[in-house]
Amino acid sequence: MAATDASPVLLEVRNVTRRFGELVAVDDVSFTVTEGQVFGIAGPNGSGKSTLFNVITGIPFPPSSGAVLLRGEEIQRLRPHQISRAGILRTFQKDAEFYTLTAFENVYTSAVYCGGAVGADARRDSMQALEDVALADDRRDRPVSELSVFERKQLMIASAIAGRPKVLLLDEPAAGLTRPEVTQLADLIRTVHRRGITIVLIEHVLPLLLSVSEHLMVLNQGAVIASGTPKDVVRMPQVVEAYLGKREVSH
Ligand SMILES: Nc1ncnc2c1ncn2[C@@H]1O[C@H](COP(=O)(O)OP(=O)(O)OP(=O)(O)O)[C@@H](O)[C@H]1O
Repeated sequence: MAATDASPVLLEVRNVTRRFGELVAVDDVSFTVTEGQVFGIAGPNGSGKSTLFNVITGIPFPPSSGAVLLRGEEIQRLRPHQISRAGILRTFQKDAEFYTLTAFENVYTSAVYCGGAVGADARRDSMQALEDVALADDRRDRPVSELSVFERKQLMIASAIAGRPKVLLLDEPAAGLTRPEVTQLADLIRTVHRRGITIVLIEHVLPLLLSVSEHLMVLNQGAVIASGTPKDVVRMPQVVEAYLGKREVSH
């Protein structure tokens, strides 16, 4: 399900600012994500990308000012669990799984606590999510501590899907992966997208970001410096200078 110009707005970030003392980590950022879109976010280290996810999800803090709307309803005053139940789920740069639980138990926990499913429904959602990410059958009952780096990425995404998101925020999912694994991850993201889940993707691995995103926004020092189709955005002089270190991108 690809987004079209006529697709309704699912997520809106309106004039959002987040301060830490004197530092303005997110500076008056506004954008909209339409239903079915894969919306990419790029920017140099420290440009405010993860902080933006933090304030959208309320984990661990809300914006200092501005509004976040899901299907037109303001959510920035809701508690984090209410935001996830409303349909916004995220992944983290660092592993956030329960290490001593098995892969299945992790996904099941998400199906129950984020997706609101119970009993057989939670089990079915968990099995389906593990199928979607193609985690091998014989790995599903292994503790997370025994899984490879890529299997943990599969698990991270399976846990997110089992939480029944309307929009999934992926924070640098390619970190730590080899090139072939990045290609596998791109396929995985496309699979999630085909299931009707809108995706917002923060990523430093540009080939991945450019290959899956329909729209690309670039942050620098907390502010939006460019937004448009990935093809146009990577050629904008301010992006080349701020994000790519003054060199042309070839892709
Ligand atoms: N909890 C916090 N307290 C104080 N400063 C913070 C906090 N979280 C983030 N910052 C600061 O806000 C700025 C933006 O950080 P953020 O992690 O959002 O950047 P980023 O674009 O995600 O970086 P990276 O690509 O390295 O992950 C940085 O200067 C960071 O040090």
